[in-house]
Amino acid sequence: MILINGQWQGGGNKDTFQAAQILKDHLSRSNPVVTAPVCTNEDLIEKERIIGLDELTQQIQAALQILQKEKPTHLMTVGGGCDADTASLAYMNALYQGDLTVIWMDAHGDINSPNESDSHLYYGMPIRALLGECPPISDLLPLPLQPEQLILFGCRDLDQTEKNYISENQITLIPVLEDPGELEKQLTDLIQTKKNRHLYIHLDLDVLDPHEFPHTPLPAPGTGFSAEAILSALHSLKQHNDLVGTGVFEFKYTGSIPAFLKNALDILCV
Ligand SMILES: NC(=[NH2+])NCCC[C@H](N)C(=O)O
Repeated sequence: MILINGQWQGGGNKDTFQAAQILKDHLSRSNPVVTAPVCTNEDLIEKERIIGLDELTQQIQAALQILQKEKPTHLMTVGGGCDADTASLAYMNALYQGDLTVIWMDAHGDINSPNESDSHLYYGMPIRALLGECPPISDLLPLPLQPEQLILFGCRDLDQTEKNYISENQITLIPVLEDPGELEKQLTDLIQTKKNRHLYIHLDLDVLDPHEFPHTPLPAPGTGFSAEAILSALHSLKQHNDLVGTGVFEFKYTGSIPAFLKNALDILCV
């Protein structure tokens, strides 16, 4: 199943909402798609240290209801901001009863709690919500992830609070690597140590190098992965694992859909 989820409130601007509409048009030419309802009201109010909490809560509940009704065993979520698969990932984790490794490809950590976040924007918190530590959003989710299920991939712009949390909880992190052979080896070894039978890949487009792929609302400083390295990693991950869930987030439309993104969507369509 393909779920289009234009949730944008996490980043506080509608770039990613517009991108979801564009990607929906592109994908729905050759695939059936289901669209999650998204509020368009721009007056976002901060509650419990989360901007737009009311809208986010409504949308996450609505997306969960769709998934619990449709019961997909394989799911691609297309955002939207990088928090647009909160419901999807929680649903998949419950469906596979925690027997799921999650590779979170992102230049940012997305692992702040509401108290730690400087921005109070939910796009910096979705992993923490999935780990069960971002009330009241985590209270909506069926089964929390465990830190051991996670592989953070390509993070290069971490807040100090995120660095602390990652090291205290011994969360696995793969840095930006130049050598494709080394990358593939690290991924294979890490997935093996996790011992889970199913794989979920979350792709935030800002993991790419911003010189090569600037089409994202919050490009991170420093060198990111090349498009070639990401495509080859996605190919190999799909070939060697039971890939049940995927997601693509943080696209900013600047007049066309880049070839990289079309290719990534083809591979990640499970
Ligand atoms: N995937 C993203 N674009 N994440 C942005 C997070 C930025 C920052 N760390 C925050 O907590 O607000």
